[in-house]
Amino acid sequence: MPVEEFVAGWISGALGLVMGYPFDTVKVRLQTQNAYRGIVDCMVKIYRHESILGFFKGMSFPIASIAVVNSVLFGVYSNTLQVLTATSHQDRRAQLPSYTCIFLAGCTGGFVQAYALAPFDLIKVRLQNQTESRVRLGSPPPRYRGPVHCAATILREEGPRGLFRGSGALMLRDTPTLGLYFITYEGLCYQYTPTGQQPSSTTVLVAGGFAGIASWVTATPFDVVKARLQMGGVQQRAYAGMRDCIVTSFRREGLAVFFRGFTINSARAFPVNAVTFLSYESLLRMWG
Ligand SMILES: C[N+](C)(C)CCCC[C@H](N)C(=O)O
Repeated sequence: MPVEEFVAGWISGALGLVMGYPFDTVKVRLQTQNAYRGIVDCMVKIYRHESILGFFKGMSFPIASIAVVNSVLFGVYSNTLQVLTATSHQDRRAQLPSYTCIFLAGCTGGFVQAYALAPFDLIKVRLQNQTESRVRLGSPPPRYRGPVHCAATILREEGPRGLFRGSGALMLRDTPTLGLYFITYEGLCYQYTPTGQQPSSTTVLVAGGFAGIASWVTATPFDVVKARLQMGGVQQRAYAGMRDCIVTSFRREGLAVFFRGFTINSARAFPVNAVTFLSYESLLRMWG
């Protein structure tokens, strides 16, 4: 089993994560709170009340957990493809496997990573949603003091299953959209690379960026549902389940609610995934 794929997945994921984190915080706030008029308003308010640090709330944990999550995604994807097509990463450059195989391998990677990601993502969303200022003295202390305290509190108040709140929606968000992610990436690389050659850095950057956009654009409706279910444990109005969340959100806020965070998700997706794929490919090439 090629271990390099897991390691390259980890490092490239971490680089992409830092790059896109401020966008991510703004997105989570827009999806789950009604206090902001739009992207710019949200950014200005975060900056004024919480300083630049406000954009990086809850980041230490995702950085540590991306080790597991992105390496699971890339590792499972690549190894599944190897099982399906009996080709290695290098062979696949010469002869593109069928889109069905790429899609299936991407979906498998997405499915497995969704469950690895679920508890980390929940904690991230809870911390990002704390609007208390860290710099102003005398402001009320936030409910969660940090990721470990947050995990312990959730365990105590909501039980072990509480840590997997929203994981069904997360799985529905990630399984098909990561299939699409790898199809877009491999397809674009293949299209713009002369046969037998390795794709250039520019091709990898652009293909990775568009893969990110394609997958986030399609993932946004379930991303909203997932974030709302995850916040259910702290807000008084918890949803009875996924259906209830979809129906209630739709009745109260209309169809547009499922596209909250759409613009910011797409804007974040390009740089994050361009950097992720470029570092992934460079590492694999370096290790030959
Ligand atoms: C499937 N979905 C679009 C939800 C996630 C795609 C993950 C790719 C990358 N880690 C990123 O954060 O952009």
